[in-house]
Amino acid sequence: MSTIQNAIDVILKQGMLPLYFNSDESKSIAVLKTLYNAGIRAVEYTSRGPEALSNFKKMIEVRNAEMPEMLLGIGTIKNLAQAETYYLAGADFFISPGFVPEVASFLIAKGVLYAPGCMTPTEIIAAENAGVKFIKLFPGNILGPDFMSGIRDIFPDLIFMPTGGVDTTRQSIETWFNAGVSAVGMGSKLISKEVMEFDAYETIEKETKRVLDLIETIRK
Ligand SMILES: O=C[C@H](O)COP(=O)(O)O
Repeated sequence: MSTIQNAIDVILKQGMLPLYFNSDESKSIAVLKTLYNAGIRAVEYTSRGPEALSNFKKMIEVRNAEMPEMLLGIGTIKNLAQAETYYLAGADFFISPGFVPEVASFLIAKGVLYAPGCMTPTEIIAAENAGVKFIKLFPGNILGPDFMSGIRDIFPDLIFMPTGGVDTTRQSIETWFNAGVSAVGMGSKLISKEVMEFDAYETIEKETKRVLDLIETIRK
């Protein structure tokens, strides 16, 4: 399990957070290994199906055995029971589509990173007052970079990461970073259902490397 600061450092160093779910355990593990080979050291697996918990536990085992420095977080956490379950399963960080105060209290007390999804200044203020440091702007494509630049000065102490509909193009990523985000969350545009369906892992690896290089160039 990672400390809050370590999880923030690893996510910000890579400048992006890949996220995915697959009901199939072996595909879930194959994507994890592919991302690791591409240079990724923090991944969000999303809790979006009945198989999520058993897949996640197996992924933690594989991570411990083969890629110990990889942080494995859990996303789509919507209630305290889920947070407690994945805390026991060893998740390194937690992400929600919305702000869930009891999840924030539980995880902050445990010293684990919680990044709630927020869509309005009111939600961001509530999260900040609860002790949250890292905000997932969600859905990123609905809010857009202009929302980020509009609120950036109001929240100097918070870290922002848009997620949801975030494109992998240079123009999109550059616009987000220029607006003040510290990382971008990337799901289906990076790891599509089709690519997983056909086990096209080399496509994920190539795309992930391209995006990591792009972010490095943009931030120079
Ligand atoms: O919470 C995460 C988002 O649902 C991921 O969205 P995306 O697949 O459009 O990147």
